Amino acid sequence: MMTTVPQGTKTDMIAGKVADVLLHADRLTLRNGGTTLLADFNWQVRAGEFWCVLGKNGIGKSTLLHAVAGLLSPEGGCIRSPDGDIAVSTPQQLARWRGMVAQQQFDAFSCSVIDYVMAGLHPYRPGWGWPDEADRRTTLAALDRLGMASCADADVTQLSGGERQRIAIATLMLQAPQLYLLDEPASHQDVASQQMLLRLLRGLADDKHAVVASMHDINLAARFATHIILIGPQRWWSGAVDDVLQPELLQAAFGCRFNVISSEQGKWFSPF
Ligand SMILES: Nc1ncnc2c1ncn2[C@@H]1O[C@H](COP(=O)(O)OP(=O)(O)OP(=O)(O)O)[C@@H](O)[C@H]1O
Repeated sequence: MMTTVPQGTKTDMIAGKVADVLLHADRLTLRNGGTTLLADFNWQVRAGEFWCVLGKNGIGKSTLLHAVAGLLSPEGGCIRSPDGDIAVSTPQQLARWRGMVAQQQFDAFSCSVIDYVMAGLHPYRPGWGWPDEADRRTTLAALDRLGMASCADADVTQLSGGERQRIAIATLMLQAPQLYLLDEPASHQDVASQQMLLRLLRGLADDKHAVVASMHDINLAARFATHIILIGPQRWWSGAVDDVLQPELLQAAFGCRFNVISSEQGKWFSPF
């Protein structure tokens, strides 16, 4: 394992000395399908950081996101939010701390886009009640940021895969957690929408939130992320983008070689 970012300690987090640490994984061990995917993994995510999780298919990117979201119990170690160990956090504490967009979206029932997205406000409602005009305006503004305002009255079951992915992200924006978790958020997006989406996620991080997104596009990660976790077979690397996105580390993780091309937009990684 190589860790290139100076990491705070458990005591720092508990004592609140590292006030901007939004996520602390302490000796995290994750297993799925009988395989150990990460072992004794230490990691801190601070406000202002945009982490991209890279690695080949089946290496454990989604498993890591699910564990951080509290949807999968670690085999060992623990995950802490600013409220403490997430294993003993209340559902409302979790909902205000983190929100997640999964890799696949399933719609069991038909529903208008605006009603679907408004569900993101649920963690802030005092009780049951109908949404008011202000809720509707907030929801339309979130849809607008994702280029989806014109679909507000459409039925979610009739959206395309990319549109469906964007309204899931609009819902997450209304939830407005401290920590945004996204499993392959750009996977169904066209090239222009990928740029829009990654710019929006980077903006959330710049606005003192933290973002963790699994990705397959190394070049999008290189351009928009601040930090990378690169998971390879039996090892991983984490740290600032330029420290981790090295051809030899990418080769160790993916098993193919990479040329690095410098351009005005930064480095371009070309596999061969
Ligand atoms: N529900 C499950 N039951 C058993 N094994 C699972 C389950 N979900 C995932 N796995 C296994 O855990 C491993 C990690 O899967 P994970 O989905 O985290 O990979 P990933 O890196 O996100 O892959 P991809 O890039 O293909 O989405 C894989 O070997 C997978 O087969």
